Amino acid sequence: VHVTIYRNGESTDGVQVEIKPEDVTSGLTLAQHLSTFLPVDGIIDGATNVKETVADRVYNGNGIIVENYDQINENERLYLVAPDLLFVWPFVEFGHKVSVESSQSPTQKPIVLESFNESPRVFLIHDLFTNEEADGLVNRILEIDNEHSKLQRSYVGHENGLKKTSTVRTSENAFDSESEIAVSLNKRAFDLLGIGTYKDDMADGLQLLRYQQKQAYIAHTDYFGVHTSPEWNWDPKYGGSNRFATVFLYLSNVTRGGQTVFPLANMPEGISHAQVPDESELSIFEKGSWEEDMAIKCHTKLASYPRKTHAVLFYSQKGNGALDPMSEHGGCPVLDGTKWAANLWVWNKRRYGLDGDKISVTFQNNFDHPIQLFWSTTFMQEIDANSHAFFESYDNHEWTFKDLEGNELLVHRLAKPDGTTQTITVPQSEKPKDEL
Ligand SMILES: O=C(O)CCC(=O)C(=O)O
Ligand SMILES: [Fe+2]
Repeated sequence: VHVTIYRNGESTDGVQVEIKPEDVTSGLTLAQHLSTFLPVDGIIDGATNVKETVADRVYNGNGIIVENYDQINENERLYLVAPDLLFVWPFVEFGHKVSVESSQSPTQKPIVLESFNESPRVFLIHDLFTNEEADGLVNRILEIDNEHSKLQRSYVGHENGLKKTSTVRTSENAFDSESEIAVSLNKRAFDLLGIGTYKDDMADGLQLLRYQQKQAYIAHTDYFGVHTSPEWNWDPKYGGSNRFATVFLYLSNVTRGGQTVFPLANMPEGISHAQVPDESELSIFEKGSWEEDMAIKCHTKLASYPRKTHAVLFYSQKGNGALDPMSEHGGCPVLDGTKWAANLWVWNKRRYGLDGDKISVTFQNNFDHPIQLFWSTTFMQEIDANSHAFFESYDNHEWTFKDLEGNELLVHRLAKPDGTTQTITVPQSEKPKDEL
């Protein structure tokens, strides 16, 4: 058979190849054979700086791994995927549609992916979930009145030990990792992505969002910067782990605004926007605010409009493992109405911050003077003389005590074998010998 082979996630630079039955003794031999015509752009080994060029899987255009000769059709497109990288859906062309079977489908209908944009890679998703499921998710969240899991203003980090509400993400959110619908949707997302069976440690759980009029989320990437923290390899190109793809669900209709905008790209040709908000509509925002600026971009740049039961899929990573800065996007200000939505984030491998790695730490200052506590290089708080501070941290995180002049008193790297609850004390007390 004659096929055109492409690198993972690509729709250009294809190479035409004739495949013979003896080339396909297994999926792996086919991948190795085809890599001689088209070396792949795989993961780089940080120690040797050597890049993997031989694929270990071949996918067809339906997102299925090719394992024998009879599976291959004349003139079809095949995609070479390098070891330790995940399949990325190719764009092919605007409006291209693929159906995906999911055992989890509530409608028994296949899920349909429709190509919307090549870079950033965005797909419109049809028949992923039902109207009833959308209502079910929203109603469940509204019923929760537990302080920690109820709907609340989005936070960014901590200040003086207090959670600090974000000024650039003004919506409210809550996580739902347990409900039947949330679990099923997580599994559906893996089926949709064609990355094999659902793995709990590669998903963040479902994050529900509510935006009321004026509320928005400024443009950002869903992946974390490669320097987010020193003890974790955040760079998938070098074998690390980070967010890979986002399946974004619209759980309500929105009267005006509330798009998901990708400000680094333009709308596909021939696709029109809703009317740009005029001065009177923009008057709900402070003059010169980021929300006002964004509301205009939302009606000129690449954007997906919220429609109940619709969803979009976009990728934070490319088929070669590189993080994709083009994936920058934001939640547009709602101009009229309320927007309900949900994030399903999928990581390329075991995600950061799992409970299994959590360590509760008491930092005890036994000096007669106050000290400063740093997480890596970030100042966290001052600890009074003969006092303590408490933090939730993770295996391998580094904490430093300094005096107020900035002199290091102790650098301590947490290790899971030392226990999930630990006390770190300065000055370090000498262990009595008979304790061993
Ligand atoms: O609300 C949207 O359309 C996008 C939200 C978003 O990007 C996020 O929550 O990470
Ligand atoms: Fe996002």
